[in-house]
Amino acid sequence: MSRTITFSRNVFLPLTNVCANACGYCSFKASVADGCVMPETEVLATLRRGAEFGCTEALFTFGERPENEPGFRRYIEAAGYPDILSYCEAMSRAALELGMLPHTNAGILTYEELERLRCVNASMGLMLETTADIPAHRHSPGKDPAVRIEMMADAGKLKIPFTTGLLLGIGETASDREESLAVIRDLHKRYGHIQEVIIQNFCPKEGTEMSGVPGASQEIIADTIRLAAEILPQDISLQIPPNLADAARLLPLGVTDLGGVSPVTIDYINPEHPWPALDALAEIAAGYELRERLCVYPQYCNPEWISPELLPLVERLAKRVYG
Ligand SMILES: O=c1nc2n(C[C@H](O)[C@H](O)[C@H](O)CO)c3cc(O)ccc3cc-2c(=O)[nH]1
Ligand SMILES: C[C@H]1O[C@@H](n2cnc3c(N)ncnc32)[C@H](O)[C@@H]1O
Ligand code: MET
Ligand code: SF4
Repeated sequence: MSRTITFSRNVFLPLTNVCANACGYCSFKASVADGCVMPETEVLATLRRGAEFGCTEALFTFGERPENEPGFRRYIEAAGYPDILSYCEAMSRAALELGMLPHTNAGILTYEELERLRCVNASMGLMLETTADIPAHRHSPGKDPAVRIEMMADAGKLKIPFTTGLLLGIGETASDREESLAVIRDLHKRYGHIQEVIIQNFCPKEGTEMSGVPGASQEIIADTIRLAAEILPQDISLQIPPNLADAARLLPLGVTDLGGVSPVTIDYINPEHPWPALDALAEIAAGYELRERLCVYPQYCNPEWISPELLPLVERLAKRVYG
């Protein structure tokens, strides 16, 4: 029997580009200015299109702690919300009404903020990036590994199905990558909430501090996948983004998932890398059984992990998608 490779059909909703961090590799972050909050009409139109295209996941990924940036408040209030978290909550409910499951990666959130979003999200995420102290993070207090590890522990205490991962080629060493994977393994041993680990390769962006740094090499990506397959327990899915890495060559090394792929929206973090169309995805996974999944893995589709407000929809979709 051939091995199964999964993917999630999603729509990507970058609610704001404004961010209190300034990572040396990021071209997503933008200043406070007109257009810095995605209008509700656009969010709703995108959600509706997602539903039409059979998407099951609404991916809310945006800048961390935008309220810390001077002037941002005015824009979020003009949009009709006191803060970005309330906006995300409301748009999550809109996604649920259309039959899609929200997954939010908003950067660092407090325990209370996680608890609030848990009520309306099927899963959440935060990339560990790396446990190393690197120059690319010197203007990003939220990328302090201790802060990120603490938030992941909070998500574990709250029983939130969780996605994390490593960003490769941002100034870390091979032993840093090994340490980062061990940290994720230990969090999962303690709380059992890590459903998937993304091995994401840095892609240089024009106009950023790291524009001249070459992207993570195929060799480093391959070595890290082998290492992850060795260090992480079998019940954690290993994800690579098919628009950034040579997925076909990496699948045999232990990759089990191709992440969120959208028939409707672009990858706002890596806009120069279009998603493969769904038939191209099948080609990448030739020789494997390619299957759709939800943003919450089967072992978490139960009341222990899912809040009552979402449970009926999660159960209905799980029956359809997981059988
Ligand atoms: O389209 C993207 N999806 C990203 N995703 C979403 C991911 O592809 C899927 O949405 C998850 O597998 C959940 O189904 C992330 C999710 C996280 O929780 C943390 C980081 C990422 C990073 C990306 C990304 O760069 N691009
Ligand atoms: C959502 C995730 O996107 C990743 N991210 C941010 N910038 C880049 C880049 N230039 N190349 C690849 N991934 C990036 C980070 O890992 C972040 O956590
Ligand atoms: N800003 C958050 C982080 O880096 C969300 C993803 S990047 C847009 O963790
Ligand atoms: S990667 Fe995320 S935290 Fe870093 S600057 Fe970009 S949006 Fe902000």
